[in-house]
Amino acid sequence: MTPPYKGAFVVWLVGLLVYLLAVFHRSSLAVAGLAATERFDISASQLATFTMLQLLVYAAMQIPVGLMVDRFGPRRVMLTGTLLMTAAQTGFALAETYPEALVARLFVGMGDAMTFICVLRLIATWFAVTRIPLITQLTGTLGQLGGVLAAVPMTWALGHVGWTRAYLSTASLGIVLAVAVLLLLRDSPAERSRRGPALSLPAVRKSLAASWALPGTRLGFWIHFSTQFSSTALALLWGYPFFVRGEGLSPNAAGGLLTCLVVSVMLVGPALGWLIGLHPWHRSSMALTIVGAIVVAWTVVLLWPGDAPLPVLVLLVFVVGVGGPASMIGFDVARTSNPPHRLASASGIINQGGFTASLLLVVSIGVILDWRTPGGGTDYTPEAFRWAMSAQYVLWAVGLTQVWRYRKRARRHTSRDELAASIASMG
Ligand SMILES: N[C@@H](Cc1c[nH]cn1)C(=O)NCC(=O)O
Repeated sequence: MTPPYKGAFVVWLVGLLVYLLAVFHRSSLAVAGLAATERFDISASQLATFTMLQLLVYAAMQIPVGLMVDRFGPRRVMLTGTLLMTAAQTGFALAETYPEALVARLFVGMGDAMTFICVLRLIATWFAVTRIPLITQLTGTLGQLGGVLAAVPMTWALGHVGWTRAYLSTASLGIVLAVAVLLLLRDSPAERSRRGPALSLPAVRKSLAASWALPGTRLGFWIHFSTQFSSTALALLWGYPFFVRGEGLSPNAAGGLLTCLVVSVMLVGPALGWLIGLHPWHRSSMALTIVGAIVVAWTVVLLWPGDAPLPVLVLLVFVVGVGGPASMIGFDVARTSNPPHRLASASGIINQGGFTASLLLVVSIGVILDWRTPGGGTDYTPEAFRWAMSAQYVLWAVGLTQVWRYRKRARRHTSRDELAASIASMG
């Protein structure tokens, strides 16, 4: 039998829905900020701590989760993640105090961290090698719809049924999906649940070191690091305040721009997935070009005298949005560089890149805004935002230098013909 195997679509659909739910939970606080400050009687920086904690837990969990997937199989790990998110979101719905809500959010981040790597592992097992880049991109792209669903229905639910019922009803979706994972998901056509070799600490260290030693893994890490932090920081926390306070837009226009960010992902994701599958040798060139375009777009906005015009800001979010799909190139480079039994842990290493960079940026923007705002309040000025958003240049400088270095090493390690032959042999 050759891939795609019978049932591949059902397996992918269940995995995709669980990922969509994870993105939904991850983003569900973005529109509940005001309600959260009232419910828990907290300040803006305490509110930002929710996002920081979530990103921190997510990034820290990536390698352990990758190892767990290689050891226990994606089905078990995804089921654990779904149940964890459901329990944590229930806790968040019922939380009455700030510390209780923080603990609940921590476990939401933990459950969230367990989904994406599992879906990648399932795609790599169930689909033909030539289709993997496209299906992976479709997963990343469609998963972002979770963010859109979190915005509109959650705003309505918070206003009409209140905090507890709104969050409880989103938590209940997890129970339905946990049953779907249990009944419909298989790790491979031959096994419902597979187990990899037992992992001792020295074996874990050896396996991670072997993966990290490959220039392809490092190239993937730095591609993921460089491409996605700008869109993640805008989408999860700073986009709305930047457009309203930094660029003088109305709240509605700022909300519209954040929607354009997702539209950009939807438009570009599938096309990029197709291109990656067609030209694997040029994956790092695509990533470098996209990051270059993001740097140029930000530079135009930050140097614009006064508020940038709306069309320029629309262009900015479209270009920045492409960074999300471009980050998936990192996973693809790791996939074609690592043996199948180390695929999930390699994906965990890659996924740490973008989320660590996003965390650094979210924190840096907050710190710089506080530093540049007279009187220490939250009345941030456009000037303060210009300083804060410029923190991205440090991350781009580090990321692009590393991508350039490891691209040269990866190309020395594996020639164009060897890459083509290895991809053909995977099929
Ligand atoms: N960059 C994202 C996925 C993505 C694809 N298109 C837009 N965003 C990523 O790394 N995903 C991991 C996750 O858990 O969301």
